[in-house]
This record gives sequence, structure tokens and C-alpha cells, in this order.
Amino acid sequence: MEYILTADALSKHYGNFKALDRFTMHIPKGSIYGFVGKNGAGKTTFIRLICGLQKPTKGTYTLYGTKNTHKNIGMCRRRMGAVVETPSIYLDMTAEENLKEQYRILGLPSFADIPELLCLVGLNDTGKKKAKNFSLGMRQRLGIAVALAGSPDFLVLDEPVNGLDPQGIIEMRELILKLNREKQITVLISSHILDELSRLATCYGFIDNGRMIKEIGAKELEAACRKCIRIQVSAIKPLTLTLDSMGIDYHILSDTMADVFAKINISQLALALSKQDCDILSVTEREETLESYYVNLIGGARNE
Ligand SMILES: Nc1ncnc2c1ncn2[C@@H]1O[C@H](COP(=O)(O)OP(=O)(O)OP(=O)(O)O)[C@@H](O)[C@H]1O
Repeated sequence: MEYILTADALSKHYGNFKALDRFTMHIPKGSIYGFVGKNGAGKTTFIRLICGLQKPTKGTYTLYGTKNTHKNIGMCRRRMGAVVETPSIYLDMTAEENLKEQYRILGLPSFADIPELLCLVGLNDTGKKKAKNFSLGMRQRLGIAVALAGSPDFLVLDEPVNGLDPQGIIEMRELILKLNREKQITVLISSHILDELSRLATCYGFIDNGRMIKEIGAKELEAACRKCIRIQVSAIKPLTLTLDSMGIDYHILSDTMADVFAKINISQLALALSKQDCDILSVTEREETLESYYVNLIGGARNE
């Protein structure tokens, strides 16, 4: 697989505190990479490092095949656009003026594609309106337009839907999908709004306490979140022995509970269990959500 960005044992320490701790990451070319972690997990720290806003304490990352320690890393970063924390826009300027300013900063030779860029982010009819009078969603989209100046093929968005209303969230989602599908831009989105991410992401990385807990493709995650039957029994051992003998896939949750990933004949199972003095206490059908997958994952990592 071709990767736009990889991180290898990347660490960022503030005194004794490890905001990133031997962090690894693999962002496939063409993907929408959902970067998931709760507040303070280390998402923004990682994004600040790859944007060159801060230096790692240890470890490296590789952008377009170039290590961050190589002299050409600055050139590689020009192929990347980012909106970190709040969008970098001038509130006293119009959308067009903001883009012109960014084009000047980047030394781009012509303003000719600015109308197309404004159209792409849905700000083509904002005319003389200054950014300070924009809605939060419009400001976010202007921030993305600014990040897209110079036509990068990798876009990094730190919590892009934070604080947006439902309409703003839909517009942001459509814009990200458009950039990915029509412009072939690889996108890294950090978020803790899992439901929203699941409508976009083609792969995920779950971070907790500065460490990558798991990277997983959307299809693989879908399979992991498949429908199951949660069975509570008086003892787990007879249940697992019986399920093993039936060749049925399961996941043990506690010493009385397991998720079973197959349609099973409950009376047959109850009969087999009763022969081992084990009772079924409850049976519920359930579908694991991205949210519960994440909670289990983080809980599991904490218990290691
Ligand atoms: N300059 C700093 N000095 C000390 N600690 C810092 C500094 N910057 C970040 N941290 C700490 O590092 C940890 C990771 O912060 P970071 O902003 O990367 O988290 P995050 O996953 O982006 O969370 P959020 O969703 O809240 O933005 C936090 O505990 C934060 O307090």
C-alpha cells in the first residue's frame, strides 16, 4: 500500500508528560483517515508536529516518502494543507481577499483559480461580506479554502465539525467527500464525534494517552461492529466450550457474558448448557456501534 504519511515511534514530551508516546500511524494515499481520540489524547499534538509547528522529542514521521529530518521536508509540506484548531483567516477581509493574501504568502503566480476554489467550498456568492460576519461553518469552509491554496493533495483537518450546527455538519461532510472523490485529496480528520466520522472515513486510527491503540480499515471495522447476540450465563466456561464445539465465533466480555457472532438455536444451546449445570440468564440481540467499539478498545488498552 502507498502511504502519504507514516509515523514511527514518534514522541512529544512536555517535561515528564508524554503527549505522544512512541506513536505510529499509516495514512494510505486516497483515504479519508478518521483520527479518533478523546480530549487530550494527543491528536492536535500529532497534527502540530506534522505541520512543522512543533518538533518531536524522539522518533520520526515520513511525508511523501521524505523523513521529517531531511532538508526537503519543507517542500513536501507544501503539498499538504491544514486547518489546525481555529481556521487561519483574517476576519476583516472577504473570502476572496483572504485567499488572495494566502496566494501572496505562498508566492503563487496568479489569482486565476480563486473563483473556482471559492465555488468548491460554497463561498462564491459571499461578495463583500467580511469573514467576521460569516457563520462558523462558512469560516471553517474558508479555512479549508485557504488550506487548499497551492493545490495540496493532502488535507489535515483538526476537529472540523466542532461547534457546527447540523446544516454546517452536512455541508462540511459533503465538502470533504467532494475533495476526496473529485480532487483525489487524501484527508486526515481528527474528531471525537464518531457517528459523523463513520459517514466519511475509509480507515481509522484510535489514539489514547498519546499512543496508537489500533488502525483499522472501515470495512474491517464494519465487520467488527457486526450484529451479535449477547448472552448472559451463570458460568462462562460451559458456554465457551459449547460454542467451540459448535464452531461458533464469540467474544468474552466478562465471566458471565459473551457476544456470539452467529444465528444460534437458543433452545439447543440451553439444553447443551443445562447438561453442564449452566443457565442462560439473558439473551439480547445487539449491534456494536463505532462508539461502543471505541469504548471497548480504549477500556481494553487501559487494562493491559
Ligand atoms: N504546550 C504544552 N505544554 C504542556 N502540555 C501540553 C502542551 N500542549 C498540549 N499539552 C497536553 O498534551 C495532551 C494532549 O493534548 P492535545 O491537544 O494533543 O489533545 P487532543 O487529542 O487534540 O485533544 P482535544 O480534542 O482536546 O484537542 C493534553 O493533556 C494537553 O494538556
